Amino acid sequence: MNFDTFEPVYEAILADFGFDRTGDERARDVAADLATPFPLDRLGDWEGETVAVAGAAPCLADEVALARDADVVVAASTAADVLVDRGVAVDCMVTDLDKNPETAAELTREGVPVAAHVHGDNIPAVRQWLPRFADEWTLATTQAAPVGPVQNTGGFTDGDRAAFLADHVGAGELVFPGWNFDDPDVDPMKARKLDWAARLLRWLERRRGEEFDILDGRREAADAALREALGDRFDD
Ligand SMILES: Nc1ncnc2c1ncn2[C@@H]1O[C@H](COP(=O)(O)OP(=O)(O)OP(=O)(O)O)[C@@H](O)[C@H]1O
Ligand SMILES: Nc1nc2c(c(=O)[nH]1)N=C(CO)CN2
Repeated sequence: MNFDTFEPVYEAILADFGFDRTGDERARDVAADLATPFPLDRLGDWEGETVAVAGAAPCLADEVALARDADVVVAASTAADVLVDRGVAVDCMVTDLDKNPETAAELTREGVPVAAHVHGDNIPAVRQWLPRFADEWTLATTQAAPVGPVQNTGGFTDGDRAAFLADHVGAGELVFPGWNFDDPDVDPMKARKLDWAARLLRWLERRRGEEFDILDGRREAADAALREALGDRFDD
């Protein structure tokens, strides 16, 4: 996905959370000064492959086999630690640097690509951690308009951004270990972020003509929110 397509949903997210667009743009500009270009073929060839997009819900511990059996494993944030601890190799990590940046830095030093997301609320972490990542294996991402080496392939939370990235580079089937949209143990802010993750994945499955089973029971509500954000473009 490119930014023009993503922008109406980005605007709806900004409005819903009260996030400041200029903050996201400032973060992007900080990252543009720190990052180097990352051609997406450096991820490896995901074209047509089954990609496991691992979320960090507690159920991931029971669903490790779904990741182990996939061709490619993309881990969102702390899902990377859970998988590595269980002997599953991670092919890419997607993070906004807020929980386990040491894991991300270490992966880049081992030659594993990390998509490091920058936004208005993580600028100190961006300044602290990006310089400690191996440049060659760091893809800087933004949710605002892309600039220089900082790319935007769509998405908002670490997990749904991982799915949008996989889609962008031509992944075949997407499977989703470690996802629970009804997790009773998340705080209210996280629950709202997960609601957006569900809407974004619903948008992605519609565009791909695929069905993600983690969305069962959530499609109607997601469609209503997407219709509001996208207007006429909902049916594209
Ligand atoms: N029940 C869940 N709890 C947490 N994350 C979940 C859950 N279900 C799915 N996910 C996905 O796993 C991702 C990683 O979650 P984690 O809590 O490790 O990271 P995070 O840095 O807090 O994520 P984010 O900053 O994107 O909210 C989330 O971004 C989300 O997309
Ligand atoms: N401005 C801003 N952007 C975000 C934020 C956030 O807290 N603030 N959190 C995200 C995923 O957790 C993704 N994007």
